[in-house]
Amino acid sequence: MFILSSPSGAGKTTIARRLLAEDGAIAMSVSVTTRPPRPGEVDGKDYHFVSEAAFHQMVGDGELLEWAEVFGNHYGTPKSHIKAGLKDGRDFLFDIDWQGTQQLYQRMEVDVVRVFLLPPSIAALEQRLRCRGTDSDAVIEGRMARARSEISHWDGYDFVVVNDDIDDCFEKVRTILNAERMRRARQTGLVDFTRDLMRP
Ligand SMILES: Nc1nc2c(ncn2[C@@H]2O[C@H](COP(=O)(O)OP(=O)(O)O)[C@@H](O)[C@H]2O)c(=O)[nH]1
Ligand SMILES: Nc1ncnc2c1ncn2[C@@H]1O[C@H](COP(=O)(O)OP(=O)(O)O)[C@@H](O)[C@H]1O
Repeated sequence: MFILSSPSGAGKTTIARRLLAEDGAIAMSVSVTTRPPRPGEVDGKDYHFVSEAAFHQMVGDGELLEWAEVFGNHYGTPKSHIKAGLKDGRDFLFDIDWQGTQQLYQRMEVDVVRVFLLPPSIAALEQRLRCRGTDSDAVIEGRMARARSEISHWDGYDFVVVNDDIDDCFEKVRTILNAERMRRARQTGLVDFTRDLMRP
């Protein structure tokens, strides 16, 4: 479970899309949210867009692995798809906030890798939110006001990467993913493989 978090606008979505395009072995964990879709967002691909009532029903039925309120909307990770995939040895990419990261880490500690992206400066963060062109001035002000408190959670992550140059940031994130895959504990089949190698 490979988690990417950052203050809004620091580049999670951009890095996540590129990782999914270039690494065939990782799949996106598609969250449910009560936030309305942005132009260009596709239901079932970017998020599952649901009503408040449907969201609370999922919470009540224990269908979410974690959930949190962010910017006045609810977000959560549906459990069934992820559990089945993990069982088959698949990797999942999560674009979730620090609250969800804490919950996933408490539940499945050794299966989780936590990466936090930072903007090179506060001015760059605001400029990126404005350039993205998806939010009103009021929404951008809200996201900027929250950015400082989100940044304060940097120390709850295993890795911190500053997203200054996008290509450089992407390579660093990809390096983390590949290195974590090589951890002995994550490589299934090593016992048999080494036994074969050592056979006289
Ligand atoms: N805990 C939790 N956070 C989520 C989930 N899905 C998205 N988020 C976070 O909610 C925040 C707002 O996401 P979004 O509205 O897409 O705006 P963004 O910040 O521009 O990506 C981001 O910090 C996401 O990482 C989820 O399933 N659980
Ligand atoms: N390293 C970068 N340099 C310049 N612009 C960037 C960089 N990374 C992302 N962006 C742009 O900043 C905006 C916010 O990025 P996005 O990936 O949507 O952030 P998040 O998902 O963290 O809210 C987008 O318009 C994106 O193209």
